[in-house]
Amino acid sequence: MSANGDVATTLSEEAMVSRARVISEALPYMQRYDDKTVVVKYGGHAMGDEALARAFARDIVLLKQSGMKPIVVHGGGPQIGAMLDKLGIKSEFRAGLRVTDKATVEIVEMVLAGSINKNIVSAINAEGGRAIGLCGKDGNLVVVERATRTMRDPDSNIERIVDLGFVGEPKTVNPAVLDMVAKEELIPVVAPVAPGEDGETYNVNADTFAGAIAGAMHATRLLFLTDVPGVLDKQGRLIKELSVTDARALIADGTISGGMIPKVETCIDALARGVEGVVIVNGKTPHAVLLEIFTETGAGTLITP
Ligand SMILES: Nc1ncnc2c1ncn2[C@@H]1O[C@H](COP(=O)(O)OP(=O)(O)O)[C@@H](O)[C@H]1O
Ligand SMILES: CC(=O)N[C@@H](CCC(=O)OP(=O)(O)O)C(=O)O
Repeated sequence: MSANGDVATTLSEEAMVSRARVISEALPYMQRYDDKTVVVKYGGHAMGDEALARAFARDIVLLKQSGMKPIVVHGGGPQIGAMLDKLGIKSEFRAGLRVTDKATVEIVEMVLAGSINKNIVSAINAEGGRAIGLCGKDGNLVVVERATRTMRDPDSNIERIVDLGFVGEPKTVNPAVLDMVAKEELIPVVAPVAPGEDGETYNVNADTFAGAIAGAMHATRLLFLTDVPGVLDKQGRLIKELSVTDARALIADGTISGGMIPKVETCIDALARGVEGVVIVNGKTPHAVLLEIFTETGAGTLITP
């Protein structure tokens, strides 16, 4: 064999050993999370191209195959916005939540519980998993109450109650539905649309929805997949670890704003309910879920009690 051939063989062996090492390094994490519930919140901004969606679906199937109980809760804010635009329906956010009238909630349900939910289910099934699409209405999985928020009027500086319309806040979660799904070895994919006790349909912020499910299911991990590397400081640098106290201060001084507010508030709430690890990561990084679950360093922002 030529000298070149020898080098190629050696390199190939090295590459194989390195590959085996990576696979082997996953063992402690497989053991740590065996039979544990991991809730993955898949944000609308993290739903990129087809290749990224396939990588996400593959990661979820791998978690399931490794003995974990993954629960996917998805959003779809940008996709709802695009559909409302197409239909000429104006949409406005207050305190990070979409003001939702009767016409809007119909579109929200169609986009979230319809197309997005079924696309994720299909993607997981295409990778060899068995996913089932649900929303809060199925088996009364999540029942909500009308959300209320107060905001300071910038002109008068007076706090006012904001009417958000059909926006819900989880009131009860029925773990029996998800337990049954897990018993059948199915992967639940849940859309944040839910009934109120008044029988109306409500639009729920997907982060809040994921947090309620993670709390009720005593999840070990809650991952938020979004379109930024994690929580960023005022200079736009990634904050790798953030305590609850610091997170509150960053919300108060405006460093954390918009859609990051419900995300961080949900993290704080989930920690208080006993969820062990809460992380915000960039879903635009292929295989972000695997990197977070199966490596020590992970990526993104870890929120600590
Ligand atoms: N301090 C911050 N660090 C990171 N992102 C922030 C911060 N403050 C506000 N944001 C905004 O929050 C967005 C993520 O929330 P959101 O748009 O609701 O995403 P998703 O659709 O993934 O739930 C980011 O794209 C960013 O624009
Ligand atoms: C009340 C409220 O704001 N609901 C959200 C639900 C979707 C969502 O939260 O999607 P992301 O996770 O992609 O942001 C909305 O209408 O946009």
